[in-house]
Amino acid sequence: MSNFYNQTRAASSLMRRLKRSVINPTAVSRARCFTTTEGHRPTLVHKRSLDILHDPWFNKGTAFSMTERDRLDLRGLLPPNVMSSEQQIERFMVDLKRLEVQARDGPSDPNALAKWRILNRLHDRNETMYYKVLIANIEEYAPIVYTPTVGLVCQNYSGLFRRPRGMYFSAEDRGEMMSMVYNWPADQVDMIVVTDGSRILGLGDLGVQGIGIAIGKLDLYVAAAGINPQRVLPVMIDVGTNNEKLLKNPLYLGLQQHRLDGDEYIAVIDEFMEAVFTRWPNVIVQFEDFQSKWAFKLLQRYRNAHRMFNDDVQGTAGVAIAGLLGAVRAQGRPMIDFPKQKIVVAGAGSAGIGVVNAARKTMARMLGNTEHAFDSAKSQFWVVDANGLITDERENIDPDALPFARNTNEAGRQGLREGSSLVEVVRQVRPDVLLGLSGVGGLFSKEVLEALKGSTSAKPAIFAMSNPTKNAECTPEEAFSIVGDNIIFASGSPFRDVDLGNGQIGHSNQGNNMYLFPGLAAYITEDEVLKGMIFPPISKIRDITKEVAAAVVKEAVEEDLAEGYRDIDARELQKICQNEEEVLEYVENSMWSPEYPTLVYKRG
Ligand SMILES: NC(=O)c1ccc[n+]([C@@H]2O[C@H](COP(=O)([O-])OP(=O)(O)OC[C@H]3O[C@@H](n4cnc5c(N)ncnc54)[C@H](O)[C@@H]3O)[C@@H](O)[C@H]2O)c1
Ligand SMILES: O=C(O)C[C@H](O)C(=O)O
Ligand SMILES: [Mg+2]
Repeated sequence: MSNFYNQTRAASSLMRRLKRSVINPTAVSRARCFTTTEGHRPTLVHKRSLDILHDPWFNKGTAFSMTERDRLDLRGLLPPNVMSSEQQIERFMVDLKRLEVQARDGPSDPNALAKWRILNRLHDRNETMYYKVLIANIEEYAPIVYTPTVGLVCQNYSGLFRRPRGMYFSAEDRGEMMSMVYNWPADQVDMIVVTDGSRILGLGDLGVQGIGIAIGKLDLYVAAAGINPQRVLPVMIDVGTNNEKLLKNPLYLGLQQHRLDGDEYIAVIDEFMEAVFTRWPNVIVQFEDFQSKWAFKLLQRYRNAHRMFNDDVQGTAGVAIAGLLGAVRAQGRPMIDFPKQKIVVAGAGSAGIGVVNAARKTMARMLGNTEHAFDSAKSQFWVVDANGLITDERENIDPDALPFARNTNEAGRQGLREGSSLVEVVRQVRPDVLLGLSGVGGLFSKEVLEALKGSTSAKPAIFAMSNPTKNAECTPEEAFSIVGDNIIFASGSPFRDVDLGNGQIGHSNQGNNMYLFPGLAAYITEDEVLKGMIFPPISKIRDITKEVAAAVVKEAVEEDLAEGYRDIDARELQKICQNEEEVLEYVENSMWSPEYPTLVYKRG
């Protein structure tokens, strides 16, 4: 079978598995004990007294009613005034805002790390209230629990660590993982985010401290996608670190040895996968921030056998495609013109190659899904890495980058050669889109941006997608001031919009794989797109999740892939899907929301 058909077959099999996993058992069929429809059903707990107050899953603090205090042996263990959850949050926010002003932590946002500490302490005490605060203030606190502050948290994790969260599997645990998974208290886990800490954002190898990124991603699963926090599990696989500073730091919390490699490394990951899928056969495992060398290999190794995906390869691709299609619309052209876009990508790692692979497939699909279309689509991309433009003359070329290596003769006709610099490539190609996934802050220098002024596009797009903030390839101010007002700008970490004067705003979109859904491209209205907005604001993220989940349910039902979940079988789902409103309502009711359930004690 031809390469093209193999690839499309692989893509549709991925879609099938992802749809299945979305229908059963994730977002749309989420933990029903906390849903709005079943919110009144009491939750059984097997503990009482101080044990309840010390359990963040069940603790309500001052919000325990008097009857509950009696029922759970809490009378006298709390101050007498029973608070509503709104009052609790008000009290917390007063404290948070006061401490924000006094704290002095880092150079860019002096309060960021202090805010993280305060929120993290709440997370440790009372999960329901933590997520209530996060959801109500997602725009303000996503940059604290997630990128960019999470980067700072990971860099300082050995000092910040107080209470453990998630699970740690280390090279020392070989042979033990199958029993270790039973140390986790939850019988149902739907979502695992796992990292080996080898490439955390653009910050490199942070070893065991990388657990922060898995925790941050799962916070968004709960706050933005309505996943039940009792069913998520952040995981760190510690196979050592090659970060010499950490190896020399006596206070470092991880294994102080160099990373395992080769078969030894694979054996650890294999054992982990076997263990988690044995205990939780329906779990989805998201691989996060693995160095590229392993990101692709592990994806190939597990993708057909397990419910897993790599966020940096596949999630980034999904969100970049949404942005690229949005950029076409912003040029006032129909999306179907996407295959004509000339795209220069800086960075050929897991993210860059993930994006060009998916963009190529999208173009091919738009051109009729033939082998010829797939073949010709690759000529729309110019990939530049640390050694310059990648051509077929490149020695020891990475097999994942090989399909995108430019033909040397043809590059020569364009005035380019193996290793041409980014500025030369931008000058010669005059691209519609300049996309950065290099991890190199400031890579889109004045010279590069000046060169982009020669773009043949009416509205060139600049995607400075590297994280965290200081690793962005350029800032929106630099982009708008150098290239001009008529551009599209998106970045991986959040930046403020730019005031262009004359009442005009230069929109700074956040293009981050937290959105993950290609369905986004259609979510933005024509008006918004023409104003330069290609990604929705994060404040709408729960709403987007709902819309996308509903679309996935409908598609899965149409393709006869939906299995149903718990009390809703496939036939009932089919009925629900006949009515647009009903399917949205079904999804909304299935999302977890942070409301305190009534607790009833039952002997364990
Ligand atoms: N916005 C998002 O949603 C998102 C998603 C995934 C990754 N990222 C970011 O993308 C970056 C890269 O991630 P990755 O997993 O691909 O990393 P990686 O280390 O695997 O790849 C980095 C690539 O950049 C290239 N590079 C280095 N210096 C360069 C230079 N001067 N010019 C051009 N290319 C250069 C390297 O050769 C390599 O190909 C990170 O900063 C990460 O935070 C962002
Ligand atoms: O974590 C993020 O903010 C996005 C992405 O997964 C990354 O690795 O940078
Ligand atoms: Mg990542």
